[in-house]
Amino acid sequence: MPEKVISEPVIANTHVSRFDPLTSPRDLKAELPLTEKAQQTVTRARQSVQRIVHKEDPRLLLIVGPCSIHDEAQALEYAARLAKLRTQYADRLEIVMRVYMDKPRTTVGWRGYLNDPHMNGQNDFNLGLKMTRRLMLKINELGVPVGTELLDPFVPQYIDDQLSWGAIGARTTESQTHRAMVSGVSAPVGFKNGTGGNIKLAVDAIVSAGKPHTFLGITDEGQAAVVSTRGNPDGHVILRGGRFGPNYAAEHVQETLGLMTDAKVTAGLVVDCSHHNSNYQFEKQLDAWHDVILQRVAGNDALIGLMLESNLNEGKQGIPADHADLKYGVSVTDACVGWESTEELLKWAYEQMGAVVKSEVVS
Ligand SMILES: O=C[C@H](O)[C@H](O)COP(=O)(O)O
Ligand SMILES: C=C(OP(=O)(O)O)C(=O)O
Repeated sequence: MPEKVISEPVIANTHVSRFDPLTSPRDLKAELPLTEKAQQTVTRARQSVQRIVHKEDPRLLLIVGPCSIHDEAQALEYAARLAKLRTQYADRLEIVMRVYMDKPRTTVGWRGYLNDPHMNGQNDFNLGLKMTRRLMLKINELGVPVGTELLDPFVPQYIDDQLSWGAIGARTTESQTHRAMVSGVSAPVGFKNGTGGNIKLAVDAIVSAGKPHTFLGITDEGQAAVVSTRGNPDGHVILRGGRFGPNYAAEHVQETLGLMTDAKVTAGLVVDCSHHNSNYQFEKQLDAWHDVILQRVAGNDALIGLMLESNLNEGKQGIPADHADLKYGVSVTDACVGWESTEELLKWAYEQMGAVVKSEVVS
């Protein structure tokens, strides 16, 4: 007796409320094509970041910008201010703007401009992808390279050509999907240690993402596909602290270098001054910033870069029901240092790096 086929699949998708069509990467890129200026920014910055990651360029990589972007005009104002400092300090600092659009959450909360551009729970992903690509393009056209967290595995196909640097967050560093995804990303990518503080997870991730992988993804035409990659040789660790507290002190850096040596990872490492490294108090980012740069100046050339959560104005705010009540240039996710502090921190980093860059160039 043949099995009776059930035509109505009543036991599948029981928790799915709807499917909406997704714009293809090709259509979005046709609408917002890469311009010559943006391509130049990305090509040059990627090469610089790669060289810094592998300690072939003594300059310090600084990824600075808001915890999350929620307003295009404000992000562009920030980028325009940063553009001036980037040029001014270019001989000692490689400044990349933190342009974070896709936010992981501990439980629930606003998921970022890419996921929910209207900040009203409508989750208009197609619009979010478009606004994300448009903003990244404009920032690159200002001559400011873009760095972002890669969270949703389809997203790189839409913005890979805009990225000079990428990060995998503390909540996804151990994820097979994210490691495989990074193996195909065109830019150098940093892996955060886990939220619990486990650094080995990030080292394992670098080894994994450095190898070829085959995973399920999306083509430029927007078709689901089996994607095969060559491996990303530019993975590096990002120390962001853990539930026990900060992990940027010299002994944590040494512990990390030991784990990297065991795994034959020779890339340098980045310290995120925020998150558990500041115990989520934005002013404490300054302590991490100063400490790590002084470690570098004292001779630890494995410390190749820092991340800073910074915005036009300091602090953070909740998302009000009426968006007209939002304070200008203030983070709607983690608290950030304001522009004045950012300027001072970059100037200080530039001054300190004078000795390092000069002596490394001479030697
Ligand atoms: O960087 C941002 C946050 O730390 C991260 O998205 C988690 O946020 P949450 O703990 O507020 O959800
Ligand atoms: C979410 C972030 O950091 P982490 O993954 O370290 O919590 C972030 O940098 O926005």
